[in-house]
Amino acid sequence: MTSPVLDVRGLTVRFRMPGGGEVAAVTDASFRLRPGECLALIGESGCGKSVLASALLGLLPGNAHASGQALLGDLDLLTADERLLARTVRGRRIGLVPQSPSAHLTPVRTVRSQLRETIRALTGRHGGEEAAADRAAFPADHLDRHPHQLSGGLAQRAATALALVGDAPLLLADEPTTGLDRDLVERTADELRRHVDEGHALLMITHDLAAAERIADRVAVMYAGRIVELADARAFFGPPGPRHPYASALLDALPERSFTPIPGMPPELGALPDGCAFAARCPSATDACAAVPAFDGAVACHHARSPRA
Ligand SMILES: Nc1ncnc2c1ncn2[C@@H]1O[C@H](COP(=O)(O)OP(=O)(O)OP(=O)(O)O)[C@@H](O)[C@H]1O
Repeated sequence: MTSPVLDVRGLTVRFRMPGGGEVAAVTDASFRLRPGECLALIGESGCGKSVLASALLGLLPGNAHASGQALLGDLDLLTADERLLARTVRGRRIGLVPQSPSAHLTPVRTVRSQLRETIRALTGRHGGEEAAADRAAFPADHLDRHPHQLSGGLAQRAATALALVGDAPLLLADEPTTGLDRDLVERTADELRRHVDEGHALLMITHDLAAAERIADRVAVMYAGRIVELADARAFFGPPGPRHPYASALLDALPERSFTPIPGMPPELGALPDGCAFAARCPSATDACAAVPAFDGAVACHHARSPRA
């Protein structure tokens, strides 16, 4: 088997709060990502997805403390110093497809000029804007436009083109389909998939389950800062379907499924209950759930559905 591009082991992030409290944003997350593979990290708002991404990019704020390991080849992203991350990792070894392309693009410069500068900075080459645009299916006849002259879809492609310039083996996409209409969601997802098929590894953070189903090989479900299920996407979207009651409830909440909202709210990460954080909302909860369920590599639940059911 090919070695992973990214190997995350026991990643934990805590925020220290002014009053002395602590926010448990990410707890003991472990997963691997191989070349040519897309892992979708899904879960409700506030469950720690973006914090996990910031930890991988070395962009956590000053009140954060990260522990565990996040190996990109031999480099541990959690202990690498900022100079190294800025010079050799961001853009070169990790390409970031941003959440809000129009905010990420420089408003006063054309797409061509932004591509030209990025190509020069990352590869030392001059020119090549057309080829770089083409890799993200950005039309050459729009290269001289400014970001505000682009549709949402073309802005997303321009941002993706910038993310691909460094030919980074790992692409990290944080909510790449947020705010796009369904048609554009599908096109963006298909384009990202194309880059995966070309050999990139893609970590896609999303609460868009339809986009995840369209593009992902595997799915990691986060709840209250923990990965509670890690599954093959085809099995997850079923049949047989998810094994964790929270993951089942997430799918059941979709309009195209039973459209049943999950009762209650996720817990505050600054005041997590003892035991399983989902127990208060879980139809399967019993006394056993007073203890935090261990993650066995596939699921963390005392009442997980059996894999063959
Ligand atoms: N600088 C910070 N200080 C303290 N807490 C923070 C800080 N940044 C984020 N958090 C907390 O970490 C938790 C996880 O946030 P995160 O943004 O990762 O969630 P998310 O799953 O990405 O949500 P969304 O889908 O809305 O982006 C939240 O409870 C948030 O309030």
